[in-house]
Order: sequence, then structure tokens, then C-alpha cells
Amino acid sequence: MTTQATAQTTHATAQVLDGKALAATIKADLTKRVAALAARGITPGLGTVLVGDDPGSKAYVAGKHRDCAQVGIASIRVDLPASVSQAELDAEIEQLNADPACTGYIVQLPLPGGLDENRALGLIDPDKDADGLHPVNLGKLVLGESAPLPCTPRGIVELLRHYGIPLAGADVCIIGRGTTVGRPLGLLLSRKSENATVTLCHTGTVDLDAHTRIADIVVAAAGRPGLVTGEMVKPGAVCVDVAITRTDSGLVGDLDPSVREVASWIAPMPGGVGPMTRAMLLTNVVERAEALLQG
Ligand SMILES: Nc1nc2c(c(=O)[nH]1)N[C@@H](CN(C=O)c1ccc(C(=O)N[C@@H](CCC(=O)O)C(=O)O)cc1)CN2
Repeated sequence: MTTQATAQTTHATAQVLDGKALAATIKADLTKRVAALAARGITPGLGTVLVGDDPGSKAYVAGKHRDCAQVGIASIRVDLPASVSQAELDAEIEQLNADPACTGYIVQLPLPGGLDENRALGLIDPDKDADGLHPVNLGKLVLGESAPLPCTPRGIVELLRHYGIPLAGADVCIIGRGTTVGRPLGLLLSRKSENATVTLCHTGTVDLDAHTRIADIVVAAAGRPGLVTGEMVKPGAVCVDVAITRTDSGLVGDLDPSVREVASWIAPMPGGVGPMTRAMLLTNVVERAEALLQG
């Protein structure tokens, strides 16, 4: 009788870049910094402007206020109906610019159709821009000057750094060219301090696979569920899921589950970049309050 060896296929599963755990650590540190500010008579205050009833936006804004309460930041909520006019929205923004209790604020995106996002972002006092999305602050990012950084890109870089993922010399493929994630992330990663080589892919990219397959790090921010499959990534690559699509069966990211069998590390959705986005918003608010103290 002959014995036949059974072929065994072992699949290594990617390790997790745990944004939830790192965000908790960051929030614990911020709580101490907020207490130190309070001892010197400064209470940071985060304002949010939410327009309309989008369930995702409502949930994110509620989360931002919960975070504020947790670390001791005061919060100011401006909730407006989707029917608000541009002039009324402009007036609310001007009020936050003038309110001394509001040391930083954000306009939750996307705004409902008919409202001009670029106009709203441009009206924010750049010194109170907690999102780093005012044109002056985005311009400073381009010029390499100090400014608040957009929260999701900053969170991604902090997460990768925390887990020791090498950035200098890495080939990074970003999928998505939006103003809150893809574009500013490309700028951040290509700074001298990060020194990565960035390829920014988008809906006009002809052969997406050709770009993802050679990348050391793939960041998926397209909002197309399961867009990136295991076959599209290099074995051992680091894959970051940024997108959130609401479907009947729940929230879905851009990374197909098969990526887990090929990648070395994954930032999952949920639990990866989202909590880091929230932690970076708080960080921007606290840093701004600390800067106020220094005059
Ligand atoms: N003004 C802004 N608008 C938007 C931004 C932004 O940074 N500034 N980013 C996104 C929404 N966003 C924060 O505003 C955000 C998205 C997702 C999460 C998050 O924690 N996600 C969870 C999963 C979702 C859930 O559990 O409900 C996760 O990934 O674990 C936080 C903030 C667009 N708009």
C-alpha cells in the first residue's frame, strides 16, 4: 500500500492595523493635554456644522461630540435642514468664526446638493479649520508649511508609522482623488519626511491592476465595495481600507476579503482608519488650543 502525502496549503492571514486601539491611546493622551490646558484657563471647543439628514453624516457628527465629551473638549453643534440656503449656511459659518468658545470647527461633508462645498470651506477662518481643508491650509500642505492636516490622511500616516510600516522609498498606490482623502494623502506621503513614491489612481485610470500589483502599500478610497481583490495586490503588501459604502447588509469597504490572504497587514473597515480620523480631529483641536496658549 502506498502512502500519498496530502498537499497542505497554508494561508497566512494579514495582521491588523488596529486603528481603534491606537485611537484609544491617543485619546487618553489628549485627555491629559486638555486637563493641562484647563489648568491654564483654556477650554478647547469643537464646532460642527451638519446640513441635512444623511445617516452616515449624522452618525459621524454624533461620534465627534461623544469623543469631545470623553476627552474634555467643549462642543458646539449647528444642525441645519437640507433646505438651508447658501446665504444662511454662510451666516452660520461666520458666527462660528466670531464665537470665542469655538476654537476649531468643521463643516461635515458631503453637503446636500445645491450647496457649494468649496465656498463653505473657504469661509472658515483658516485658524479655526479643524479639518485642514481650507484652501490656505491645503496650500500650506503643498508648500510644506505648518498647518492643520486633513484628519483621514493624517490618521493613515500615524497608523502606518505606529506599526512600523516603512514609508521612505515605499511605492504607495492610492485609489481615489477626493479632497478629504486621496489628494491630501498623496501630498502627505510625498513630503520629504515620509518620502514615499505615490501613484494616485482614479476613475480615469486605465489599468488599475497594473498599479496596485506593484505597490508596497495600497490605500483604497474609491467607495466601490470589493474593488481591490487578493489577485490585485503583491504578496506581503500593506492594504488600507478607507471607503465606507452603506448597503442593505451593512457597511462595506473597498477591500475584498481575499486581500487578507495575500497582504501582510490590513487596516480594516471598521476599526482601522475611521477611529483614527476621529482621533486626528481631536488632535487638531487640541494642538490649535495649545498654540493659542503660546500666543
Ligand atoms: N468635514 C469632514 N467631512 C468628512 C470627513 C472629514 O474628515 N471631514 N470624513 C468622512 C466622514 N468621517 C468623518 O467626518 C468619518 C467616517 C468614518 C468614521 C468611522 O469611525 N468609521 C467606522 C465605521 C463606521 C461606523 O461604525 O459607523 C470605522 O471605520 O471603524 C469616522 C469619521 C466624510 N466626511
